[in-house]
Amino acid sequence: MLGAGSWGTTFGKILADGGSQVTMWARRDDVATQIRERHRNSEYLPNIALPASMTATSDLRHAVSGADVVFVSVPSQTLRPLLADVKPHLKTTTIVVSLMKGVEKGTGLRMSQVIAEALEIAPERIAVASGPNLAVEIAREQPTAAVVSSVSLETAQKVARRARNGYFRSFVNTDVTGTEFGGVLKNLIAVAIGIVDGVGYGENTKASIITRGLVEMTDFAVAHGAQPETLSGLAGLGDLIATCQSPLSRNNTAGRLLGEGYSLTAVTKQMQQTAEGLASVAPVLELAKKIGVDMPIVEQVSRVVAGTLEPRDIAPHLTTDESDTPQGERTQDDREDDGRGAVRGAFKRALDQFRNGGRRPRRD
Ligand SMILES: NC(=O)C1=CN([C@@H]2O[C@H](COP(=O)(O)OP(=O)(O)OC[C@H]3O[C@@H](n4cnc5c(N)ncnc54)[C@H](O)[C@@H]3O)[C@@H](O)[C@H]2O)C=CC1
Ligand SMILES: O=C(CO)COP(=O)(O)O
Repeated sequence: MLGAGSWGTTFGKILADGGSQVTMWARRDDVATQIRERHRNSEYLPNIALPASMTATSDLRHAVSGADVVFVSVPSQTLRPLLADVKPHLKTTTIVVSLMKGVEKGTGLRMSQVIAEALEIAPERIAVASGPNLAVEIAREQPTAAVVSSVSLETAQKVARRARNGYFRSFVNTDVTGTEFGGVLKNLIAVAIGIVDGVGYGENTKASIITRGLVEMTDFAVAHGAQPETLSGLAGLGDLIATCQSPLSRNNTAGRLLGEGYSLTAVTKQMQQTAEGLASVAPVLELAKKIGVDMPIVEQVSRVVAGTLEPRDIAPHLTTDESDTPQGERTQDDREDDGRGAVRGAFKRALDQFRNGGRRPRRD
């Protein structure tokens, strides 16, 4: 496991509790030593006892060489340089799994794409895992589910078999784009929810933003080739609910601080852990512009982050018609395709099934 922060350590526990031999890689030697010798990571997971079978090192080569599966959980913007150091030590058959929920600034690439590019490995050796997975709750062994996705169903199943135990269930799918974008985009909606919380607006405002946020997420992901069902599954709606309603969410927390009037610089200083949404907002908007998808909520978040929109103006703007003609409550896909989006979706699903040897992938 590369990355011994809050999610990396928790996922390491999931795997170890599922019977795998887990070696954590931590950047800092003191963190590795604490995990190895005291079975604790007190900075990220206070009061959590880690499995005795779990070991740790700060030596990247030792962590990676010989591993059948390498899981990665570091801040998205640090992935590429880390992989450059990993590459020489990887076996030719190793599967690499992204647990991250960001896109790369500058390229707009999803984490699985960065992995494919930086390690020069085939997509069949790459998987991603995503879902409503607030680390601290899972570390306390509260029951949770997730989705493991790979273009190869066999790879997804191999990983999902390892990532399961009495409190964690992994489903599988082959929609990597939808699974990854679900995780990236819900972070941005969670920042919006945090902002309206910070301002002091109530449940109606938040429910409106969550619902319309899901439409934005679905339009964006489907325009990039995702299946709409993925966005209404664990990696989309499921994670959206968890992140938007939990004070444990760092994206939600960052948004709340912005809503309370702190500047981005002050918020970044206060955050002890990674809030991916803050870094993803610009590349997501660039991708949206390129593909012609409207994302009014994400747009507003970006303006609050940039300090060009008062936080209290976010919700009225989002919930009020800008044009004279009231819009129908439907997705952009419907508007553009006049119903043909559904046909395209059915065709894509049939193609997917064909690719899976006639089997319909098990879905969450
Ligand atoms: N914490 C959570 O509940 C969940 C987090 N995630 C995702 O997991 C990813 C990692 O997040 P967390 O573990 O929560 O963050 P974190 O802030 O708790 O930990 C990040 C880890 O990455 C390490 N790191 C920082 N910069 C690095 C660099 N340049 N090179 C190598 N390692 C570096 C840190 O030392 C730390 O161990 C993010 O993409 C996040 O969206 C996904 C699901 C749940
Ligand atoms: O992805 C997460 C829950 O599924 C964690 O959300 P935060 O990164 O906002 O804490």
